[in-house]
Amino acid sequence: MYVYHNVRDIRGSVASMRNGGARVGLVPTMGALHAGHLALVKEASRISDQVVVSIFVNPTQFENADDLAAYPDTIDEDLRQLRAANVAAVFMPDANVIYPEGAETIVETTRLANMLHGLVRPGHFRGVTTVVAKLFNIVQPDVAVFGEKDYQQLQVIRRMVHDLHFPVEIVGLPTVREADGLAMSSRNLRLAAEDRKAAVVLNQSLDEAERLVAKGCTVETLRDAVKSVISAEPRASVKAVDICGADDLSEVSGQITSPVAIMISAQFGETLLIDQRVAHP
Ligand SMILES: Nc1ncnc2c1ncn2[C@@H]1O[C@H](COP(=O)(O)OP(=O)(O)OP(=O)(O)O)[C@@H](O)[C@H]1O
Ligand SMILES: CC(C)(CO)[C@@H](O)C(=O)[O-]
Ligand code: BAL
Repeated sequence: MYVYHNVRDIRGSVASMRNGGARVGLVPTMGALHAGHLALVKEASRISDQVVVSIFVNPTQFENADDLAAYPDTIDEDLRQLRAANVAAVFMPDANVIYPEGAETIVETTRLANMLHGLVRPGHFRGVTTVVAKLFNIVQPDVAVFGEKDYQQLQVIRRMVHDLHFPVEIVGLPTVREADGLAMSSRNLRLAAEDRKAAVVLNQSLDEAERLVAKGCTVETLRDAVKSVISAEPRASVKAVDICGADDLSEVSGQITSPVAIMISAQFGETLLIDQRVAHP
């Protein structure tokens, strides 16, 4: 497995994979890898011939400097796991490679970025699209794999790829969970033991949501039910419960008659966790 830090080297490596006829898959990450990331790598290996993983803690998508400073770093263990997963190349640039001196170009999905979770984290999705556009342009993969846990992120990236005609297929993968149902997340490492136990309430609220939607309910009843399950856990502070059309994040109200995405975010101590579920009536 090769580890590259600059644009010329990763481009050269991907070009030679391509010249050999390989289909190249990219898995963009911010490191602190867990089984969720490894599931993305496994899917990328299944649908492409050579897998490239990027590890870059992108400063422009953090609206909060403390959150960036506290982002976990487990690089040696990350590289060990990627080697074991037969990854061909890792792209691990410094910030000044991605954002050269004087950088001023941004990429933004103007509607999708500034609604729902984008209101909880202003500027976040603009940072995501800007860095993912750069990664696509640098690595030039045929396919890129993302997690559905970051559901709005996935929709934002699909929109960007369509709008900018990137020749990259986007694949979304279901959320990988801990045994008790908590969605795996690098940020789980930061939870105090009691908060870690309490965080299972997010998945429980989504189980309840799925049951309600299957039985038939309105958006308003659903939102109240999800909020009340989370609020019953005193260590959780609900930040947002967003319910929208599953395909295009469109606004929904009244009786639910088509699949909806339920996206929740809640604070446990200093840590903001998110989870989501697509529920079918
Ligand atoms: N539990 C999971 N199951 C499947 N994919 C996941 C899971 N967690 C993260 N991913 C995906 O892995 C990719 C990289 O995500 P990232 O490095 O931010 O990890 P993370 O665990 O989501 O970290 P964070 O603590 O920032 O939420 C994204 O496409 C993300 O959706
Ligand atoms: C897609 C991504 C790697 C861009 O920095 C990040 O938002 C993430 O890890 O989900
Ligand atoms: N997985 C989303 C990256 C972030 O929280 O910034």
